[in-house]
Amino acid sequence: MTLTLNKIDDLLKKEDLLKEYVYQNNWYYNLPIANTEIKELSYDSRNVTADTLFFCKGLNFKEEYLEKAVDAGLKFYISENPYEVNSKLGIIVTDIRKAMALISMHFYELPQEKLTVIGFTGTKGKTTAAYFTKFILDEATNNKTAMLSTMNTTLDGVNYFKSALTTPESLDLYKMMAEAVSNGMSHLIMEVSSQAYKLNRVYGLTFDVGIFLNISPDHIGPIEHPTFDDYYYCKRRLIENSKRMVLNTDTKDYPLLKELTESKNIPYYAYSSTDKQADYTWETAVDSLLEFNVQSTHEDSLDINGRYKIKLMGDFNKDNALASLITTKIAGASKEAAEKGLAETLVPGRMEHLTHPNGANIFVDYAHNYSSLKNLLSFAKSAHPDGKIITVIGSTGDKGVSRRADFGKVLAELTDVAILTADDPGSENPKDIAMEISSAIDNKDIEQLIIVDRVEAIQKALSIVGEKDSVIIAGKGQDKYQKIKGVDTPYLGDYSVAENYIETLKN
Ligand SMILES: CC(=O)N[C@H]1[C@@H](OP(=O)(O)OP(=O)(O)OC[C@H]2O[C@@H](n3ccc(=O)[nH]c3=O)[C@H](O)[C@@H]2O)O[C@H](CO)[C@@H](O)[C@@H]1O[C@H](C)C(=O)N[C@@H](C)C(=O)N[C@H](CCC(=O)O)C(=O)O
Ligand SMILES: Nc1ncnc2c1ncn2[C@@H]1O[C@H](COP(=O)(O)OP(=O)(O)OP(=O)(O)O)[C@@H](O)[C@H]1O
Repeated sequence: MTLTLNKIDDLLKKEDLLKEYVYQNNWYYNLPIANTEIKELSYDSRNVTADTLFFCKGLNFKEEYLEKAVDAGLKFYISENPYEVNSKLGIIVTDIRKAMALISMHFYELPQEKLTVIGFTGTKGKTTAAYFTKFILDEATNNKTAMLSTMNTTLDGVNYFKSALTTPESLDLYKMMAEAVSNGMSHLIMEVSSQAYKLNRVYGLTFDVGIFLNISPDHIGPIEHPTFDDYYYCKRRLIENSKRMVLNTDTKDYPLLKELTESKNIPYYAYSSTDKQADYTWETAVDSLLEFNVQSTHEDSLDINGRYKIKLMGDFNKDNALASLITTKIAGASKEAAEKGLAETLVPGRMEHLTHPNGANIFVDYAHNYSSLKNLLSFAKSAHPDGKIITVIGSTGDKGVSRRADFGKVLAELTDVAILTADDPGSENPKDIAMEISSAIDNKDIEQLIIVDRVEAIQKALSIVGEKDSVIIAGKGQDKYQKIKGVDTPYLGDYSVAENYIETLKN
């Protein structure tokens, strides 16, 4: 794939992004050199050739990266600032991230137009709902569905690799989309993080279906959002960038979402677990915690009323399942594909279940903020009212600091035993983090233990659990590493640690 400088000039001028060109230390508005083909794009100076267009972007970008690349032969750079380097051409723009998105989508020949693109946003449930949707669309399209999720990415519908970010940089996004198209994919499911809008990773992309799952305070910190208002604002930009929306009426300040969607004339379906004003609601089947009935409040225009089965415990997963059901119907799946896909969906590290040799229930779940831990423990308490809840949990170092107090608050209310441990401590001392959680557990009846070694903490929980009790191992899901002092230190994963220990008990 290639793109000419003339085309780039045209694109940047149309979007009013071009400031000037730098050529032989002089500045120009019109392209000062002959039209040339750009053969590659990169935002990493370590990965450029002479004909690459190099994007100078990022908090930690240093001029020396560009200098080194130019010394090695790089001819073209694009940046918000002119640099005194000996390149052939500098393209100076008002917003490098918007320019990168725009140039990338055209370089990769607008792959989004050859795919049905589905975008999930929300504080919680993006990965789970993306997986439900993937399983349904796999049924409907015979595995022609690509997916970009926090954990895993697949561009051929079948083979997965680990994702670097929830929503990739625009350049990577369009490269991956183009690969999905060349692999014959018809649909693409994406998780759209608030950072994706804040950093213009999805600038100019229109989603065929956008889904707003929920919002709660999270991701506030130095490299994320300054305030909850900024976080919520970034998330809801998905609405104006979608052709159709699926909205959860239980979302905080739902009227705002509704007004925004209606004012932009975007058709939408609203769903809820409780609100009878929504287009669709669900309720748990009386005879099974893993089955639920979907009902339309007026016309069943999507033809989805009926009973569905899922494998994932927790009421929040019925919310996720209904959102996916509505989404896939909009995207053209049949009701049969939806029934089958929902019934088969498993998500690594989300509500994974094990049974202790004494019969106790063990859940491994990725809950790592206030609302997800609260939902998880509320579910465990209501599903096992006669037993104790033993919770193994830590909180990350260097970010999400407010989660420590939040966890203390939830544990005080909803657990019987709290085993506080390490969870990606980063540069901080995990014992200090555990002490911070502990000091926020304002309930003397809660038994507390601090066991910094996560493997030992899980083993301790499994060694004290009674037959009617439940163990909840929260926070890391299937993560196979602990972030410690800047190093991804290998870790077996919560599920495997629990599974191995159970095996030793059986022998
Ligand atoms: C705040 C943020 O989103 N930062 C992301 C962003 O960083 P950045 O653009 O500021 O770039 P940088 O890492 O400071 O580096 C500067 C630039 O120099 C370049 N470089 C570097 C070295 C060199 O020799 N030559 C060179 O050219 C780098 O390629 C880079 O382009 O772009 C980088 C990749 O280009 C990301 O790795 C980085 O993610 C950071 C690590 C991160 O943790 N981001 C989180 C907050 C995030 O985005 N999370 C959301 C999910 C949130 C949720 O759970 O909902 C996500 O979508 O993943
Ligand atoms: N709809 C929901 N509402 C509240 N909590 C949920 C919901 N769905 C899942 N959860 C909880 O949040 C955890 C993370 O779920 P999931 O990975 O699907 O969400 P996510 O939005 O991708 O999260 P993250 O942004 O943290 O990667 C689950 O393990 C579960 O505890």
